[in-house]
Amino acid sequence: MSDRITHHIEQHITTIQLLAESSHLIETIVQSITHCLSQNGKILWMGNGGSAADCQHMAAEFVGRFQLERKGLASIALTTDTSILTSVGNDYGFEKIFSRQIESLCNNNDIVIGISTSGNSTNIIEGFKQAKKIGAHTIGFTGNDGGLIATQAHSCIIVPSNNTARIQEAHILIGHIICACIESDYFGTI
Ligand SMILES: O=C(CO)[C@@H](O)[C@H](O)[C@H](O)[C@H](O)COP(=O)(O)O
Ligand SMILES: [Zn+2]
Repeated sequence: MSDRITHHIEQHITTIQLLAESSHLIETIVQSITHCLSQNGKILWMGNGGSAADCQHMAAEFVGRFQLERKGLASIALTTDTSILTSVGNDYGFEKIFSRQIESLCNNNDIVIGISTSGNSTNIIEGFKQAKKIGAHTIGFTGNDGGLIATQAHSCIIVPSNNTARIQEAHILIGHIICACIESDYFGTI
């Protein structure tokens, strides 16, 4: 294998191994999500670019299934409706694309999760401001130094890397771990 490919694989492994330090925080997030769902709350996801894809991926795990045959769990990716994204972006500004949807769809039983590798995407920060105004719980998945999001969200997992791709790969692993733990806690079989 060429050195450059080995380099990427090793970087990935190192980042993933460091995630073990966040296991307690991940456990706490699982508990908040399980509690939210048991109170008829829902999980709303926001992110840009690769993280927008992660939002859809995660909402699909909740509404469809992860590993278990069970009822659907309430979750919405705020990244998917092109009519909403273009009208709100065009009429109010790109920084409002999530906050406007949160204003319309979110209530105080819900959890809003923002995925941002830099931790500094303005539309996610605006989304968190709106979610907090409503009284919803907010969770960040970030990297680098956590950015502004780490100071805004009620809790935040900061992947210990400054490489966007490695951070995104870790975010997806964290999402899958959360799905597995929720299926086990909520339905008690895994
Ligand atoms: O997937 C990638 C790079 O791997 C890009 O599409 C990346 O997600 C975009 O540049 C985003 O706009 C970055 O936003 P953020 O993660 O800093 O919030
Ligand atoms: Zn990417």
